[in-house]
Amino acid sequence: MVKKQRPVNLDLQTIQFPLPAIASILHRVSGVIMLVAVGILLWLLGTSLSSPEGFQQAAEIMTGFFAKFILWGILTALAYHICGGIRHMLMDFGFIDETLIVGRNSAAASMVITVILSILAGVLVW
Ligand code: HEM
Repeated sequence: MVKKQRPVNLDLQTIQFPLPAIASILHRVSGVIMLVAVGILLWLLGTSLSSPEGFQQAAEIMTGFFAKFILWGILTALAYHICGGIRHMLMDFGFIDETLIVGRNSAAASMVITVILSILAGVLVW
């Protein structure tokens, strides 16, 4: 028999993602940011190693606010990706349970640790 009062909610603005879902999306986004970051950082390394002038140029680039902001963003993405990655691996190896409550708490923990590391990255960069 077909249940008549099935929950129907197609208003996407009222659908709330659970915290583990947000953590998962952010993990993928941070991975893609890092993929782009590898290119930027290798270019910067190549420039700095090309010649004494190249080193000077790279050092100069890194004095600008925009460049520092990009570097801070890369470090924040790296921090989140590592926290989320370790969380995933702990789950995969069975060290932490894959229940809703543990998933929610570990997602929250990885986000809090990322915020702390992001602040430290800001202190390091500026
Ligand atoms: C430059 C370095 C890295 C890049 C470019 C990178 C990139 C990515 C990307 C794009 C994904 C998403 C794959 C998907 O969702 O289909 C991913 C997933 C993953 N990364 Fe990384 N990653 C890097 C470093 C790391 C490190 C250092 C760790 C260890 C903590 C790590 C752990 C993981 C894990 C466990 C997953 C799978 C998560 C899942 O099952 O959904 N990654 N990575």
